Amino acid sequence: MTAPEHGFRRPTPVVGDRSSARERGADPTGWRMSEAVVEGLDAAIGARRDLRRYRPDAVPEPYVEKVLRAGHSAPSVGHSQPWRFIVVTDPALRDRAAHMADRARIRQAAGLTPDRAARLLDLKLEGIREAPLGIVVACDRRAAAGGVLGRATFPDTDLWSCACAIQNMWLTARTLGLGMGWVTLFEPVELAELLGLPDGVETLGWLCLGWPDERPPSPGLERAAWSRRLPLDEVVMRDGWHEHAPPTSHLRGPGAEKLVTATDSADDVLTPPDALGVLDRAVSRVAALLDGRVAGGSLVLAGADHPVAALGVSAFEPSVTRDVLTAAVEGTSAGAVAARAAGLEVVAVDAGVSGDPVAGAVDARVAGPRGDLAGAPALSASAVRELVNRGRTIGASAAATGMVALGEVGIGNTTIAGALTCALLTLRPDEVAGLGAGADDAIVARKRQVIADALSRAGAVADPIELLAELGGPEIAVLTGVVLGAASAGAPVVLDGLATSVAAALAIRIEGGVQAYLVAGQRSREAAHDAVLTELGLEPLLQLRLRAGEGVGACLAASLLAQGAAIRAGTAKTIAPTDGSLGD
Ligand SMILES: Cc1cc2ncn([C@H]3O[C@H](COP(=O)(O)O)[C@@H](O)[C@H]3O)c2cc1C
Ligand SMILES: O=C(O)c1cccnc1
Repeated sequence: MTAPEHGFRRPTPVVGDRSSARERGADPTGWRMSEAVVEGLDAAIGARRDLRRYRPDAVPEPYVEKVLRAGHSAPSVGHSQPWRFIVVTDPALRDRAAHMADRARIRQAAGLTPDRAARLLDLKLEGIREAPLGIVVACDRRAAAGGVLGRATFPDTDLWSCACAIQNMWLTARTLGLGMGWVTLFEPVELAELLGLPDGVETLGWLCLGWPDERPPSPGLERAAWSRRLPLDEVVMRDGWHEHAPPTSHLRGPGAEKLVTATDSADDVLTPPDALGVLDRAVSRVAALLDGRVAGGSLVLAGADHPVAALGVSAFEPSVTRDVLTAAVEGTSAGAVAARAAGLEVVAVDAGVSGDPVAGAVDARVAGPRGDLAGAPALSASAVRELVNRGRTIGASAAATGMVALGEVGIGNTTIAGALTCALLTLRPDEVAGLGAGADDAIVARKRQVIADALSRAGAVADPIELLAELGGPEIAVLTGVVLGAASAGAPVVLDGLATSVAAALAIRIEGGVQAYLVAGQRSREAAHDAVLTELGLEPLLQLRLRAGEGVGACLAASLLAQGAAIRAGTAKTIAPTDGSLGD
């Protein structure tokens, strides 16, 4: 039985939550704060930085109190408020703490590889002496865990509560224009002793607080190429832990129907089955993607210079790079001539040639630091992402013309492609250091050494973008994007020599489905090329011991593909016997 409505007013409590179910149901989003608050919080979170450099000026007490109050407003397990904040201003104490941090830093460096150690020691890690104030956050753990709501099951929740307090203080400091830095470069026992903490009280480290003497737009460790912010989707998993799930590829090869139509087209002509051998398979692949129209397309020729060339790894002057790309624009580079002969358009791309942009080339240049691999990363990760994105756009528009043949030019780039090959396939430098455009023994030995140095500096890197940043070259990054963009737009990609094949291998690491779009134009004379083609699972159409680069081999192969398709299309058709003479 439902009670009759009498029109009574809902008793509204004078304490606590005054909202009614009716109000909440009518506007479930009604608890939202103003736009300014939402944006302000977002801005503070995004702009919070771990500060290492401070002005010596004092911080007024009301500011300090505001920061401490923010810490004290943090959530805590069972509302236990286990944090204690020890404000240190005494210069002598700060000196002793700084000495401890210096020792911890040296000890930590001793456990690293020499290069990583040098990079650690290069970093300024704390500002204990300079910042006028230290706040040591301690957690009073003496209450029995069982007595605190929520701690019996997760005994460390008291420490986590203190970490929440630290984050609150950090954000508040940032909004006030104060800098904060969380220093944990201490032996915890030493820090506890310094401040006379009783047994059962643990510290979470030392927070420097003061007016900043730096205003970093991004994390210092990211700028120092020590680490980077992971993409969100690498840290978010849905419906379970999926660490080993292969990266999902959104690309699919051509559908089964198209594949079968393409192979069928070779079946009813007056030739023995698979008459054209390796070429037949490649023609079928390309025909399936292009609905049988195998002719025409574009050569995308990407060029860049490389600081590694200064280490004596090439037999040629870096100025060749600009000359070849300029000739390509004019239609007179070997690759451009080969493209014309194959009926391909030429898209010359300046991915990073030294000096002014190459006139007439697509400008894909990205500013930023460049290194010689052995001593410093080739590029920053953000530059690589941008180059890959530009390549995607170029690849997608080239796809509209038909086949996409790849070419590269960049004095020194066989060393780069070799280093990437080593990292991708776990090979030794002596297995990949080849003759390039015409090296002698001494040059090959230097290539080997540079690759070895580069690999030990970079350490183990699996992420393809990181790999390109450590060891890559801008033209290889652009070509990686071209492969992704062309394949996403449904076009076959015809590879040339080592560098273009390495770009394809990197593209596969990003999108596994790309493989179905690749054709290996040739196997070049470069030592590592064979291993890369094996990794790609591709048989080359040509083996001419080419050392041209520039897309010459890809264009020759594109001609061959067009001829293969023409042979298929023009050869007399046969009809299946209808008299049953086929079988017994
Ligand atoms: C005149 C000339 C034109 C080229 N076109 C392409 N490459 C080829 O050689 C270079 C890589 O070899 P390494 O690592 O030994 O420097 C790249 O530019 C590649 O495309 C050329 C090389 C030369 C000399
Ligand atoms: O394998 C290649 O692509 C190659 C070889 C020599 C010189 N340039 C490129």
